[in-house]
Formats: sequence, C-alpha cells, structure tokens
Amino acid sequence: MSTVLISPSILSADFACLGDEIRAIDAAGADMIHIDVMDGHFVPNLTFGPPVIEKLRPHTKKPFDVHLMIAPVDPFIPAFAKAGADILTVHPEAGPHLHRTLQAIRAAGMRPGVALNPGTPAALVEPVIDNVDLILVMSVNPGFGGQAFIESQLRKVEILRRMIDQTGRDIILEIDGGLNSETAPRAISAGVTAIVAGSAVFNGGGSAYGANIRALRPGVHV
Ligand SMILES: O=C(CO)[C@@H](O)[C@H](O)COP(=O)(O)O
Ligand SMILES: [Fe+2]
Repeated sequence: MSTVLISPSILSADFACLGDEIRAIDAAGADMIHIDVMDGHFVPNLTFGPPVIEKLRPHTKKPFDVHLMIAPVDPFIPAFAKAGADILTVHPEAGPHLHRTLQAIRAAGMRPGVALNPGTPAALVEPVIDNVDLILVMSVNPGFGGQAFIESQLRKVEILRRMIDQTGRDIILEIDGGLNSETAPRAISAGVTAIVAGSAVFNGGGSAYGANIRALRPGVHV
C-alpha cells in the first residue's frame, strides 16, 4: 500500500464554511490539511492569516501543513505557532536569512519547511537541509489554485529525492500545484512522499471528497 501523504489545499474549499470543509476532508481520508497563506505582495493574491487558522484548529486533529507565501516571515512566526500550525513552510525569496528563519520556526515548536518556486533550483536547499523536515516543490507558480502542472519540476523532485536520501533523515518531499489522478502517480514515481491538491480534491462537493482523495493514491481503486 502506498504511504504517500495527501494534503488537500483549502484554497479550493468553500471559504464560507471552512470548518465544515476541514471536517469533511478529515473524514474523507486527508493525512494533513494544507493551508495557503498569501499576502498580496509576495504573491498576487490574498487569503487569511493566524486568526482564521486558530479558529480552524478545533475542527481536526490532523497536522496543519501551512504554506506561507508572505514576506517578511519572521515577525509572524510566533503567531502561527500560537494558532496551531504544525509544519510552517517558507520560500527562500521571502527573506535574507533563510537559516535563521528555519531555526526560529523550530524554536517556536513547529516543523520547518522550505518551498521552491518553479524557477528556484534544488541546490538552494542543500545548505539548510539539516534544518528542514519538509521540502515543497511548487509545480505551478504560487498564488492561485487550478493551474496547469509544470512538467519540468519532476526533474527537480528526482534531484531532491537523491539529496534527501543522502541525509538518512525522514524529510517529507511534497509537491504542490496541478496535482490530479494523472500527475500525482508520476510525481510519486519521481520520489515525492506528499501530494498537495486543491481543485482535484474539492471538485464536486463533499460527497466526492473520498473518491477524489483515493484517486490521488496509486494502486487504490475508486
Ligand atoms: O500554494 C498553492 C498555490 O499557490 C497551492 O497549494 C494551490 O492551492 C494548489 O491548487 P491546485 O493546483 O491543486 O488546484
Ligand atoms: Fe500551497
């Protein structure tokens, strides 16, 4: 059986009833909850911040996999810890001191992650790999759900798979953007251990979530 983690992105959920949506994807088999925080500055879109995440926290015990698309990051780290984030993932371009930011996330009691835009090389992770528990490969340019998968990012996944294997540590290798029943198995073959999917999970409403999540796990019939 596949051990790949499925992390539905609530960017594609109904924002008018996010608590219900989170309970629905939890019951439908989600392993983590992917939460996209956007500031309208680092990326050309706005979502929400720690006060909303804090209100969502009682709706599930599943880990909150928080993807920050904000700059700066450091002043907000304590607020995300207090709100209940489990994994806090940052983009290297969001600040000048990536190593310090990752240390601060760990010191605040969360698991640090690094996200790589499609134009950002895998090599950028190497100097901080001992400080991360998750590496997120963006297979679309960040900011919006429902975009087409960028094929070239599979090569980056393969490079990162080898880099992670050399550490001997259990670092999650996650991919985000344009994942569906066709692209997810290819990303898993390339070496990812976690799949983020927004539109592919939330498409069709609550009664479809279980089948939509199962369709992302190879070898599992829907
Ligand atoms: O971080 C982002 C977008 O910036 C993602 O997490 C999207 O929410 C993924 O949406 P789909 O491509 O799966 O619809
Ligand atoms: Fe994301």
